Amino acid sequence: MMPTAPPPTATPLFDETAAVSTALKDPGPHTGASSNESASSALNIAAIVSNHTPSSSSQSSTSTSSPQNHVAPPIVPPADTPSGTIVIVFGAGLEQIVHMVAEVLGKPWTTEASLATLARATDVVVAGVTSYDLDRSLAGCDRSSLILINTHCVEDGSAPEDQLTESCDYEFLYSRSPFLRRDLTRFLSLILGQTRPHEDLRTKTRTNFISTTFPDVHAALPNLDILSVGSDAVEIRVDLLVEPTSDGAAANQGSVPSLKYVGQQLMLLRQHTELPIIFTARCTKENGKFPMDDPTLFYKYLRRAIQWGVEYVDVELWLPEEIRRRLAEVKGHSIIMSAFHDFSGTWKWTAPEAQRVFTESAKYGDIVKMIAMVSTIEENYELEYFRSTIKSRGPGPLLSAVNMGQTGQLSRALNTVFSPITHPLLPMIAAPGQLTAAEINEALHIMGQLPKRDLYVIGSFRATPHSMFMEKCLNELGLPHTFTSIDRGPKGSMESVLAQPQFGGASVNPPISSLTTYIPAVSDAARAIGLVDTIAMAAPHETGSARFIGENSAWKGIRATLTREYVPSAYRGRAAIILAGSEPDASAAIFALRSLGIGAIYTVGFKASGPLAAGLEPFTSIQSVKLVEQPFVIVSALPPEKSLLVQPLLRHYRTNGRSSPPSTRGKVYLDLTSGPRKGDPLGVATSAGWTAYGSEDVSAWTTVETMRLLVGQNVPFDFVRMALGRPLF
Ligand SMILES: O=C1C[C@@](O)(C(=O)O)C[C@@H](O)[C@@H]1O
Repeated sequence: MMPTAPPPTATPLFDETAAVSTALKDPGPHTGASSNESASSALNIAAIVSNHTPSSSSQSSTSTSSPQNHVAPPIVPPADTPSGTIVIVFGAGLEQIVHMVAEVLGKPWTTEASLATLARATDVVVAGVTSYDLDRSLAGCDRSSLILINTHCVEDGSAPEDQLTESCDYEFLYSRSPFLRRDLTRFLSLILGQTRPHEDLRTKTRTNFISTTFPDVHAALPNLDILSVGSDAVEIRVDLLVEPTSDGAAANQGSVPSLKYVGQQLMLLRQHTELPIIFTARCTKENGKFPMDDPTLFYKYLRRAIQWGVEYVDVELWLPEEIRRRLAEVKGHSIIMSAFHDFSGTWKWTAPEAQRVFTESAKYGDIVKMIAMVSTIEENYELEYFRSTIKSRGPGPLLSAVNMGQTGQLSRALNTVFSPITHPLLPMIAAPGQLTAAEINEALHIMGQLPKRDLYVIGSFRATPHSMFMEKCLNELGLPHTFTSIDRGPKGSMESVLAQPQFGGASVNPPISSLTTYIPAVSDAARAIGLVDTIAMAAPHETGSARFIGENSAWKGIRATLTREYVPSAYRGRAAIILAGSEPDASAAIFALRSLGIGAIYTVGFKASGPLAAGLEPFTSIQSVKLVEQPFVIVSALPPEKSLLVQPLLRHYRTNGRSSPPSTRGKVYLDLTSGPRKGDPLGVATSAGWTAYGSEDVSAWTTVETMRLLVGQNVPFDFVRMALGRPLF
């Protein structure tokens, strides 16, 4: 009998459990508030404060009620900020990178203090040291509390000295592009363990990765967004990269690309995708091009991939145990994917050898990948039986196992863990029998494993383009479902939609109260926020008998936006100001900020009374402004007709003002107002030096999350942003 695939369930953008726990935590004593310079007379707080009536903005429904009756679930303390000093090694004249690291981390920086002194300090700081001075600075120094990151600008075509890289823990390769800041944030978040993409992916019902086969990543860039629809990660096949010769003319086919070239290619790929990267150097015996005569070559490349902060590193099982063990010891926050391929055609899933391969792989692998060439359909059933024996072993690494060749394609549909996929726009398939995401979904549908569902976008007429976009994604993914856009009609109409036998989920905009009786279960986050914006199919173990669960995607969209150019801990203990016409308009932002461990939150324009109200401090007069020395974040969820009222605050707390020490300069402005607005808060924020984001960014991230919740598939942010009509940069 064919195993039954469970319905797709919620897959968060990041480690949701930790973030939700943090958001639900009681706010600690306020920090960052002290009396300071006099407030600007241009501030018109009174005008904002005077109106506490619920807004009509699209953030919330007028029928939404404050969730006073809700009790916040139990509190789990948030993860700690890394302690120690981050030492940034930089080249002559490139000190700017030290400042940027400090900004992204929200920490002060220095280039003066001796490393020996800093190593003893308790607070985290960023210390810049030139590569020339590194050896001298390290002399007599306790390395255990230092994280050494070599930075190297590759624009002049140069590569770092091997010895320098090896004396550091990590290495950040960069070029001064519009992507630099984002790429740096991603790198730092990963190596410091602040974002853990695998924590999300390991619990997802199905995961896919696209095996790119480009000789040069440049060729992939124009199509990367469309290529990665339906993928949870992107594999770079380092062995297939073809490095041009020094005269730039002919390519040196057949030889190993240099670390310099690989580093540049990886940097380019990472700048152009938000998806985690899988770094693979496949050997000649396993359908790759890396020579096998010197296993230390693999160590060198894979160790470097870890230093470059790659999320997943493919380590082949044939490599000597010493190499596999050493890689596992130095893997930091990278995940090791152990890989075994057999092309003989005689390998058997039923033989004791298969169990032995798994056991050996599990020694150092977080994921065990096993792949064999087969010639009969029965071998797919044997693989499914093998899979079930591994499941019955209990906790251990995840198994990703498929068969190669056309006969093996069935197993590619049935595998649920990191299924390798291809795409018609790739120059070639990476292995015989590879399928696309759409082909896998179509196969699952035909086998009765992915029944058609009716999905809805419920809201106002403005939701139509949204549902058209989602419909396009369904086509691209080969999913059988339909998306229909419907207006929220008179009372009782939602109930009848939900009662339809084929009802398979909905995106609800404006959101509805989490107390709504016809939604049988709600997530912790939706309950605390008081609003449901997505109705997803529930995993039975999560909700008992309930078929659906009310979720909130908006807070994840807000959090993803806030952490694109600042690591999560940059927000810890810092002050925030939120302006809104009503509490429901602000609650997702409050929750997102709390999930980041924000300090004091000052509110303007509303008074909170729901489960998130504890610790919020209303700005009641112009005097209040004097209380806040320097907010790290300002969020405006004001109704469009009042949107310009945030502008004086943005100007007052401009980032170059006397109240902003240069070492902690970075600040974020998030504008959640949608619809025709008054004034130009984003323009004002940008010219006053804020890192500013509009509601389009949040809504694109929210759409990513909605698609994951509704259909269990990943549609990358850049694709959503592009498809929803605005240029990305
Ligand atoms: O290990 C795998 C799986 C694969 O070999 C396949 O069979 O699809 C393709 C490779 O690129 C990848 O590294």
